[in-house]
Amino acid sequence: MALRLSTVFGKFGIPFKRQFSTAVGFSYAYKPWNRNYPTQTPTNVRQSHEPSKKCGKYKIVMVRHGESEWNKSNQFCGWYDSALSEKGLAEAKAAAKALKEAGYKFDIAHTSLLCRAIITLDIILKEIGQTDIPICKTWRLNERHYGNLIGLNKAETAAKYGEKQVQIWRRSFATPPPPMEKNHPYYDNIVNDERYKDGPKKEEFPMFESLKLTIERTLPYWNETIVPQIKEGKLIIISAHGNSLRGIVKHLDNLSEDQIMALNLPTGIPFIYELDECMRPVVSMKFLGDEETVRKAMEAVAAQGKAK
Ligand SMILES: O=C(O)[C@@H](COP(=O)(O)O)OP(=O)(O)O
Repeated sequence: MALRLSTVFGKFGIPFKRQFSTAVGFSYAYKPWNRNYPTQTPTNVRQSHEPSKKCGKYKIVMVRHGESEWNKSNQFCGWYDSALSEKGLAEAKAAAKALKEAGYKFDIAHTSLLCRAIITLDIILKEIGQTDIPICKTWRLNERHYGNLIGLNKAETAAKYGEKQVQIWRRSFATPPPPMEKNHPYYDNIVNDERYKDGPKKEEFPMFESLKLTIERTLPYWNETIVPQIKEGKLIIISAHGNSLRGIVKHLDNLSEDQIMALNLPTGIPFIYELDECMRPVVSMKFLGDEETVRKAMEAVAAQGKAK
């Protein structure tokens, strides 16, 4: 059963107000903010984003990779190249099954330079029998760079620095994690990795990223590469990461900095956007998964930052 963003957020105590309906779905505006985070009422919701009366002209599918080994061990991962866990491999297969059953036939795939996203995509394309489509890989879809937090256990970090601080590091819009220092155990592993020889440029290679900074390097790729392909009528799948996809979702749904904080994307469950000709969502974040599974998976991601 498909699950919409409104339903998902509603389950987390972030109520939506239905604004209009179309033949294919609904568009929602968020009501004042969630109980977990002490923030002000957002003011910019959809003001520049009048709901389209048209049906979705275009579709795009996105998926956060299946569970990685470091998701499993609850470590901040960022640009570290963690492999998929057994569960992650199974999640990728389940994602493929759902896409196959829904009859998706993709023209182009986009993914990051990190194996957990690439392998998830490979499994999906293999299982749905579409390995012959072009696959574009870019660092711009990489996970946010978690700086010096990379490798730390999220629950232990919460016990040491407090859950509030970890929540700020994980979900605030503009506060970055501490920068990765040269003596960080994975500094060389990441900075001197051959896969980055064609970019980012030395001067733009991040040592940390907030969600804001992540969006600043992801959106140019969305606008300059993906949007033109969508407008050519290509059906695209993006396999990427919790935070690079949160950035795209924030952009598409015109979410405020406060609103995006509450979104925790589950691993391995594809979601669909239907867009009008101006790239405005007519249907937002429709998960190909049953509601209970999606809800629990989102809660589990949110809980990763709790001290044990
Ligand atoms: O870097 C990481 O640890 C996770 C996201 O972590 P949170 O922001 O949810 O803590 O990235 P992903 O598994 O999507 O590549």
